[in-house]
Amino acid sequence: MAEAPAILSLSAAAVVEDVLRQHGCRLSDRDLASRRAEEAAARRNEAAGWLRRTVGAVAARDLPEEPSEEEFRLGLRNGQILCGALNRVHPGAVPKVVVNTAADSVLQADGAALSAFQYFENVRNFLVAAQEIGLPCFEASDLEQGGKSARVVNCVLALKSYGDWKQCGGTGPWKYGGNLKPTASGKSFGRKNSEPFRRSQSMNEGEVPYEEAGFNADAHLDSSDMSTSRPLKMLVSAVLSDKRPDEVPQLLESMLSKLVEEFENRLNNQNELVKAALKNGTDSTKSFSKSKVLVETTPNTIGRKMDTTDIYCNHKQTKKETSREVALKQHLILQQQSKNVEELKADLITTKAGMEYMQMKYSEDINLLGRHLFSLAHAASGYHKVLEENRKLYNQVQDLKGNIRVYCRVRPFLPGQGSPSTVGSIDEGSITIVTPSKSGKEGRKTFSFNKVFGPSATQDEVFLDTQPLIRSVLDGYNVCIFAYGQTGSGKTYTMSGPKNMTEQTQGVNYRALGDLFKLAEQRRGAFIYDIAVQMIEIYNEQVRDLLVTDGLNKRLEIRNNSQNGLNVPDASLVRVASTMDVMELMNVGQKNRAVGATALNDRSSRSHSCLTVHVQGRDLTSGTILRGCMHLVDLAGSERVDKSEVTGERLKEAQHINKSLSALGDVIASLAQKNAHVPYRNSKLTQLLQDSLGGQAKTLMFVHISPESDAVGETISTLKFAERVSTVELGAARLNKESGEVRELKEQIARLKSALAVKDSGSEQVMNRDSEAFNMKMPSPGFSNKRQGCCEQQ
Ligand SMILES: Nc1ncnc2c1ncn2[C@@H]1O[C@H](COP(=O)(O)OP(=O)(O)OP(=O)(O)O)[C@@H](O)[C@H]1O
Repeated sequence: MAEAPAILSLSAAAVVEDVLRQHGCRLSDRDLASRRAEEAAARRNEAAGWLRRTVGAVAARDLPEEPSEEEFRLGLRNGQILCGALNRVHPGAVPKVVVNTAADSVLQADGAALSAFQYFENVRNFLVAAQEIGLPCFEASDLEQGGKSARVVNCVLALKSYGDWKQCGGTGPWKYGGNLKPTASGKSFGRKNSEPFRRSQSMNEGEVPYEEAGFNADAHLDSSDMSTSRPLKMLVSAVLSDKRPDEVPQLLESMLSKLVEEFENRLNNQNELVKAALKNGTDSTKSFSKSKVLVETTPNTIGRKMDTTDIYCNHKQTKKETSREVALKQHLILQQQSKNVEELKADLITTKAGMEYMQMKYSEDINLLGRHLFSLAHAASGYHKVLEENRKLYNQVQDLKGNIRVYCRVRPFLPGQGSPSTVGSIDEGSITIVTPSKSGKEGRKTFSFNKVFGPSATQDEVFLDTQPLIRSVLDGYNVCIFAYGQTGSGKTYTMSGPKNMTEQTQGVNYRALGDLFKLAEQRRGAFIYDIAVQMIEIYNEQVRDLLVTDGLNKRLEIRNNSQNGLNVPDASLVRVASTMDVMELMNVGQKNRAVGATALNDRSSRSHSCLTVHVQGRDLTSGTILRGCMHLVDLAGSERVDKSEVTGERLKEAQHINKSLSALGDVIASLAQKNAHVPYRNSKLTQLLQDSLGGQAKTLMFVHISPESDAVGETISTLKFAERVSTVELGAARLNKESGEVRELKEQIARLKSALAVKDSGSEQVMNRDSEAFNMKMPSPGFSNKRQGCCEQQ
């Protein structure tokens, strides 16, 4: 598009020259005009000669051999010769020719008007047919006076050329001046009347080329100047040089209107060419190529033709190149997109395969995990069965060791106290007391217990036998631990510890609770435990709550078989989560406890205190609820009334104490002897502990004695009480009797342990959750020793 102005500029000069030629405006070379006239006459004669030869005389008239321009025009005016010649060359081209049989009315002034329509009919039909063939046309008015006969000559000569081409066989496209023969559709590529005739390539040998022939001899100048066309200004100057000043405006006006008309025509032609070329696609491209060949092979072709062809060529070429570029780009984009699509497809396939592999692996893993879980569940189920079995066996062993166990502990001499001691000798299960006789001869009395702890026994050693029973509490069994003995014999020391307590001197209470929480924590994966405590005091056969904080120490009722399983339902029940919690509560209880000074011990308790720990455990696997409780009882002093030198209220207290201790002895003795009737209701103490005495409950009694010789009477009486409730003799007899069962149980334990070891290998993780299970696989020395001790006792 940027080139358009240049093209138009070149065309403008050429068009001016054309117009000057067509309108007879002479250039400065006047000789040129006469030469042109000669050349035009020669061409006219040629046309007339060919018409004469082709058509002959028409209406008894014939064209002169060398007609003047006027004669030529008048001879062809009625169109009969033209139509006849055309029909000869191309039969049927003009189907209907109006024949004027009369004398040439053209020459008659009066008849001219009458025949004009007929002339027009013929001429028009000729022009239509000629245009269809592709001949250069002229205007009907060119046959009138003042018309351009040269254009008629051109048309006739073109018809002649066409006729020659047909005579030669009509092979190949007929063309003249770069124009193709019209297509079947009748569309013409020929120029309109403004297009000067160009010599056909099929021009006969010897014929004078059109350009050289004369009429447009100045076209040579045109063609040679096409690329270096003279400036428009020079042309105009040349035209106007010999004109008078008064003629110039009119001449210029005429020239300009002609120029405008010419430009319009050429633009129209060019538009038609472009449109046709676009519509005909391949054909037009071929046509273009041929046209180009023609141009190349006819270097003398008129410049304007080259102009048009080149413009068309450039335009087409540019368009073609642009199209090619666009097509190339589109092709590249398409290729890239195809490549991307292929890559995406490949990625998709890879991803799909990856997903399928992942799915397969996932499925395999799930199956594997499922199988593993199944085996773990199976192992866990077996493990729980084993645990259950173990629990039963464990407590059976505790039973065999005796549900009632009595231990004797000898307090060391206190600071300021001197020997001799009443304790003659101590071995593991017996103590011998030296008793003075009236005759001065020493007597010795031996008492047997489950174990005897001498003055040097540590708190840890004393607790050792108690420890296994803590596990029984968590397994749902009840346990009672008593501290029995005369005032000042060390009951509180054993149960709680000294005033200034250290970790080593902690008593049974703290150690038992410490173990309880530790075991509960170890079983967290299998059980959930709720632990709560009550602290009760029995003073003068009255039950009081030691955990009250409001100072109202009201009397409480003991109700066995209460709904919530508590024998003293109205007493404070405080939930605890650690040993520390319990210690704080015990301090509260200790402060609330009734303490009275006596001659024997300034800390002497005149009441029984009972710390009860309630344990409720839920088996997470089976949902089973296990309930157990542990009573830690610090009994009041057991000394005889007459020795305590008390009277009045103190005497009353002592009597209640003795009565309740006696009732406790009766109950334990009844249980030990497996009597049908157990007198629980004889005291508040035995009523309170009813659920934890007898049956599968375990009872531990620590009997304390003082070593001082002046307390030997109390010591003997205490030991006699203790021996009465001791089941050692009875237990030993029963153990002997049941030795066969014990052996069988031992074998069962061994079998279970080996079975458990096998399951352990498949369920290591589950087993490791519970350190008890670990203990079962690798029995602790304590447990092992106990079992061995038990067997040894057999
Ligand atoms: N095994 C022991 N080792 C060292 N000191 C002890 C031992 N047993 C008791 N004692 C000390 O003996 C004194 C009396 O002990 P404790 O108060 O425990 O007797 P008790 O029987 O509880 O008396 P009460 O019946 O009056 O409460 C305390 O000072 C205590 O520290």
